[in-house]
Amino acid sequence: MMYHTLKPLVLASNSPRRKAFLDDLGLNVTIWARDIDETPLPGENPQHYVERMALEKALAVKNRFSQHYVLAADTAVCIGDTILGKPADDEEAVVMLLSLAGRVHLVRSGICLLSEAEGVQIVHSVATEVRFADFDEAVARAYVCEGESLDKAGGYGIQGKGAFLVEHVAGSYTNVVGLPLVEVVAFLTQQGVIIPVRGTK
Ligand SMILES: Cc1cn([C@H]2C[C@H](O)[C@@H](COP(=O)(O)OP(=O)(O)OP(=O)(O)O)O2)c(=O)[nH]c1=O
Repeated sequence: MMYHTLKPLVLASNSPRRKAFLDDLGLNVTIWARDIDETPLPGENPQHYVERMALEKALAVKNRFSQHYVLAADTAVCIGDTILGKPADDEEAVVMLLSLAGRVHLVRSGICLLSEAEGVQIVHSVATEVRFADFDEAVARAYVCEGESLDKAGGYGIQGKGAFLVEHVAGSYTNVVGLPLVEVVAFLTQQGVIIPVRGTK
Protein backbone atom coordinates (compact mmCIF):
# COMPACT_ATOMS: atom_id res chain seq x y z
CA MET A 1 0.00 0.00 0.00
CA MET A 2 1.44 3.38 -1.01
CA TYR A 3 -1.36 5.76 -0.05
CA HIS A 4 -4.01 6.25 2.59
CA THR A 5 -7.39 7.61 1.55
CA LEU A 6 -8.33 10.45 3.91
CA LYS A 7 -11.59 11.61 2.31
CA PRO A 8 -14.34 9.45 0.79
CA LEU A 9 -13.66 8.84 -2.89
CA VAL A 10 -15.92 7.53 -5.65
CA LEU A 11 -14.62 6.27 -8.97
CA ALA A 12 -17.35 7.02 -11.52
CA SER A 13 -16.21 4.31 -13.93
CA ASN A 14 -16.96 0.72 -14.84
CA SER A 15 -13.48 0.26 -16.31
CA PRO A 16 -11.74 -2.61 -14.50
CA ARG A 17 -8.36 -1.10 -15.48
CA ARG A 18 -9.07 2.20 -13.74
CA LYS A 19 -10.17 0.37 -10.59
CA ALA A 20 -7.08 -1.90 -10.70
CA PHE A 21 -4.71 1.08 -10.92
CA LEU A 22 -6.28 2.69 -7.83
CA ASP A 23 -6.27 -0.67 -6.01
CA ASP A 24 -2.55 -1.02 -6.74
CA LEU A 25 -1.94 2.29 -4.99
CA GLY A 26 -3.93 1.09 -1.98
CA LEU A 27 -6.74 3.62 -2.43
CA ASN A 28 -10.10 2.97 -0.85
CA VAL A 29 -12.68 3.76 -3.55
CA THR A 30 -16.38 3.20 -4.05
CA ILE A 31 -17.40 2.37 -7.61
CA TRP A 32 -20.53 4.04 -8.91
CA ALA A 33 -20.88 4.72 -12.63
CA ARG A 34 -23.77 5.93 -14.73
CA ASP A 35 -23.96 5.69 -18.51
CA ILE A 36 -23.88 8.98 -20.38
CA ASP A 37 -24.35 9.92 -24.03
CA GLU A 38 -20.83 9.61 -25.51
CA THR A 39 -21.64 11.17 -28.92
CA PRO A 40 -19.17 13.93 -29.89
CA LEU A 41 -20.68 17.36 -30.58
CA PRO A 42 -20.56 18.51 -34.23
CA GLY A 43 -17.00 19.68 -34.93
CA GLU A 44 -15.87 19.03 -31.34
CA ASN A 45 -12.09 18.77 -31.04
CA PRO A 46 -10.70 15.61 -29.39
CA GLN A 47 -9.24 17.32 -26.31
CA HIS A 48 -12.51 19.12 -25.61
CA TYR A 49 -14.39 15.85 -26.13
CA VAL A 50 -12.46 13.73 -23.60
CA GLU A 51 -12.53 16.53 -21.02
CA ARG A 52 -16.28 17.04 -21.48
CA MET A 53 -16.91 13.28 -21.22
CA ALA A 54 -14.90 13.02 -17.99
CA LEU A 55 -16.80 16.00 -16.54
CA GLU A 56 -20.17 14.57 -17.57
CA LYS A 57 -19.35 11.15 -16.07
CA ALA A 58 -18.46 12.85 -12.77
CA LEU A 59 -21.50 15.15 -12.81
CA ALA A 60 -23.77 12.15 -13.43
CA VAL A 61 -23.00 10.74 -9.96
CA LYS A 62 -22.35 14.02 -8.09
CA ASN A 63 -25.80 14.34 -6.48
CA ARG A 64 -25.69 10.86 -5.04
CA PHE A 65 -22.23 11.46 -3.54
CA SER A 66 -22.33 15.11 -2.50
CA GLN A 67 -20.00 14.48 0.47
CA HIS A 68 -17.45 12.53 -1.61
CA TYR A 69 -14.72 13.36 -4.05
CA VAL A 70 -15.77 11.99 -7.44
CA LEU A 71 -13.13 10.88 -9.97
CA ALA A 72 -14.05 10.15 -13.60
CA ALA A 73 -12.12 9.63 -16.82
CA ASP A 74 -12.63 9.14 -20.51
CA THR A 75 -10.18 7.75 -23.06
CA ALA A 76 -10.31 8.16 -26.84
CA VAL A 77 -7.96 7.31 -29.69
CA CYS A 78 -7.50 10.35 -31.91
CA ILE A 79 -6.15 10.23 -35.45
CA GLY A 80 -6.20 13.66 -37.09
CA ASP A 81 -9.58 15.12 -36.15
CA THR A 82 -11.20 11.69 -35.96
CA ILE A 83 -12.20 10.45 -32.52
CA LEU A 84 -12.29 6.67 -32.12
CA GLY A 85 -14.21 5.31 -29.17
CA LYS A 86 -14.99 1.67 -28.45
CA PRO A 87 -15.88 -0.32 -31.60
CA ALA A 88 -19.47 -1.56 -31.82
CA ASP A 89 -18.44 -4.95 -33.23
CA ASP A 90 -15.49 -6.94 -34.58
CA GLU A 91 -15.82 -5.50 -38.08
CA GLU A 92 -15.60 -1.95 -36.79
CA ALA A 93 -12.60 -2.94 -34.67
CA VAL A 94 -10.79 -4.23 -37.79
CA VAL A 95 -11.57 -0.98 -39.65
CA MET A 96 -10.30 1.08 -36.70
CA LEU A 97 -7.09 -0.91 -36.39
CA LEU A 98 -6.36 -0.66 -40.13
CA SER A 99 -6.88 3.11 -39.96
CA LEU A 100 -4.13 3.19 -37.30
CA ALA A 101 -1.67 0.71 -38.92
CA GLY A 102 1.70 2.23 -39.86
CA ARG A 103 0.69 5.63 -38.44
CA VAL A 104 1.01 7.73 -35.32
CA HIS A 105 -2.08 8.50 -33.21
CA LEU A 106 -2.75 10.21 -29.91
CA VAL A 107 -4.46 8.50 -27.02
CA ARG A 108 -6.18 11.19 -24.97
CA SER A 109 -7.63 10.69 -21.51
CA GLY A 110 -9.74 13.35 -19.87
CA ILE A 111 -9.93 13.27 -16.08
CA CYS A 112 -12.27 15.05 -13.71
CA LEU A 113 -12.07 15.36 -9.92
CA LEU A 114 -14.93 17.11 -8.23
CA SER A 115 -16.34 17.66 -4.78
CA GLU A 116 -19.74 19.26 -4.35
CA ALA A 117 -19.16 19.87 -0.62
CA GLU A 118 -15.73 21.46 -1.03
CA GLY A 119 -16.52 23.35 -4.26
CA VAL A 120 -13.80 21.63 -6.28
CA GLN A 121 -14.05 20.93 -10.01
CA ILE A 122 -10.80 19.99 -11.76
CA VAL A 123 -10.84 18.96 -15.43
CA HIS A 124 -7.66 18.03 -17.25
CA SER A 125 -6.44 15.82 -20.08
CA VAL A 126 -3.26 14.04 -21.07
CA ALA A 127 -2.13 12.91 -24.53
CA THR A 128 0.20 10.02 -25.34
CA GLU A 129 1.66 9.44 -28.79
CA VAL A 130 1.48 5.86 -30.05
CA ARG A 131 2.96 4.60 -33.33
CA PHE A 132 1.59 1.36 -34.73
CA ALA A 133 3.50 -1.17 -36.80
CA ASP A 134 2.43 -1.41 -40.43
CA PHE A 135 0.35 -4.60 -40.14
CA ASP A 136 -2.15 -5.86 -42.70
CA GLU A 137 -5.78 -6.97 -42.55
CA ALA A 138 -4.89 -10.59 -41.72
CA VAL A 139 -3.03 -9.40 -38.60
CA ALA A 140 -5.85 -7.03 -37.63
CA ARG A 141 -8.41 -9.84 -37.94
CA ALA A 142 -6.22 -12.28 -36.01
CA TYR A 143 -5.87 -9.72 -33.21
CA VAL A 144 -9.59 -8.91 -33.05
CA CYS A 145 -10.30 -12.68 -32.76
CA GLU A 146 -8.40 -12.61 -29.46
CA GLY A 147 -11.42 -10.80 -28.01
CA GLU A 148 -9.83 -7.83 -26.28
CA SER A 149 -10.97 -5.11 -28.72
CA LEU A 150 -14.59 -4.32 -27.97
CA ASP A 151 -14.33 -2.59 -24.59
CA LYS A 152 -11.35 -0.46 -25.61
CA ALA A 153 -11.02 2.83 -27.47
CA GLY A 154 -9.52 2.30 -30.93
CA GLY A 155 -10.11 -1.44 -30.61
CA TYR A 156 -6.83 -2.35 -28.90
CA GLY A 157 -5.34 -2.82 -25.46
CA ILE A 158 -1.67 -1.88 -25.12
CA GLN A 159 -1.62 -3.81 -21.83
CA GLY A 160 -2.68 -7.02 -23.58
CA LYS A 161 -1.86 -8.68 -26.88
CA GLY A 162 -2.32 -5.26 -28.46
CA ALA A 163 1.24 -4.60 -27.30
CA PHE A 164 2.37 -6.49 -30.41
CA LEU A 165 0.79 -3.82 -32.63
CA VAL A 166 2.71 -1.00 -30.97
CA GLU A 167 6.07 0.16 -32.32
CA HIS A 168 6.65 3.23 -30.15
CA VAL A 169 5.07 5.10 -27.25
CA ALA A 170 5.90 8.68 -26.21
CA GLY A 171 4.34 9.85 -22.97
CA SER A 172 2.28 8.35 -20.18
CA TYR A 173 1.63 4.59 -20.41
CA THR A 174 -1.12 4.58 -17.79
CA ASN A 175 -2.87 7.30 -19.80
CA VAL A 176 -3.20 4.84 -22.71
CA VAL A 177 -4.69 2.24 -20.37
CA GLY A 178 -7.31 4.78 -19.26
CA LEU A 179 -6.03 6.77 -16.29
CA PRO A 180 -2.98 9.08 -16.26
CA LEU A 181 -1.74 8.16 -12.81
CA VAL A 182 0.84 10.88 -12.19
CA GLU A 183 -1.78 13.58 -12.77
CA VAL A 184 -4.54 11.75 -10.87
CA VAL A 185 -2.31 11.20 -7.85
CA ALA A 186 -1.18 14.86 -7.97
CA PHE A 187 -4.76 16.16 -7.96
CA LEU A 188 -5.85 13.77 -5.18
CA THR A 189 -2.81 14.75 -3.09
CA GLN A 190 -3.36 18.50 -3.66
CA GLN A 191 -6.93 18.18 -2.43
CA GLY A 192 -5.88 16.19 0.65
CA VAL A 193 -7.81 13.12 -0.51
CA ILE A 194 -4.78 10.82 -0.29
CA ILE A 195 -1.46 10.82 1.54
CA PRO A 196 1.59 8.59 0.99
CA VAL A 197 2.27 5.95 3.63
CA ARG A 198 5.04 3.50 4.25
CA GLY A 199 3.58 0.03 4.14
CA THR A 200 5.18 -3.15 5.39
CA LYS A 201 7.36 -5.08 2.97
C1 LIG B 1 -6.18 2.52 -26.17
C2 LIG B 1 -6.58 1.72 -24.96
C3 LIG B 1 -7.80 1.93 -24.34
N1 LIG B 1 -8.16 1.20 -23.24
C4 LIG B 1 -9.46 1.40 -22.56
C5 LIG B 1 -9.45 2.44 -21.46
C6 LIG B 1 -10.93 2.71 -21.27
O1 LIG B 1 -11.44 1.81 -20.28
C7 LIG B 1 -11.54 2.35 -22.63
C8 LIG B 1 -12.18 3.53 -23.29
O2 LIG B 1 -13.50 3.68 -22.83
P1 LIG B 1 -13.99 4.80 -21.83
O3 LIG B 1 -15.31 5.29 -22.36
O4 LIG B 1 -12.92 5.80 -21.57
O5 LIG B 1 -14.21 4.03 -20.46
P2 LIG B 1 -15.05 2.72 -20.14
O6 LIG B 1 -16.28 2.65 -21.00
O7 LIG B 1 -14.12 1.55 -20.15
O8 LIG B 1 -15.46 2.98 -18.62
P3 LIG B 1 -16.36 4.17 -18.00
O9 LIG B 1 -16.99 4.97 -19.12
O10 LIG B 1 -17.37 3.49 -17.13
O11 LIG B 1 -15.39 5.00 -17.20
O12 LIG B 1 -10.46 1.87 -23.44
C9 LIG B 1 -7.30 0.22 -22.73
O13 LIG B 1 -7.64 -0.44 -21.74
N2 LIG B 1 -6.10 0.02 -23.34
C10 LIG B 1 -5.68 0.71 -24.43
O14 LIG B 1 -4.57 0.48 -24.94
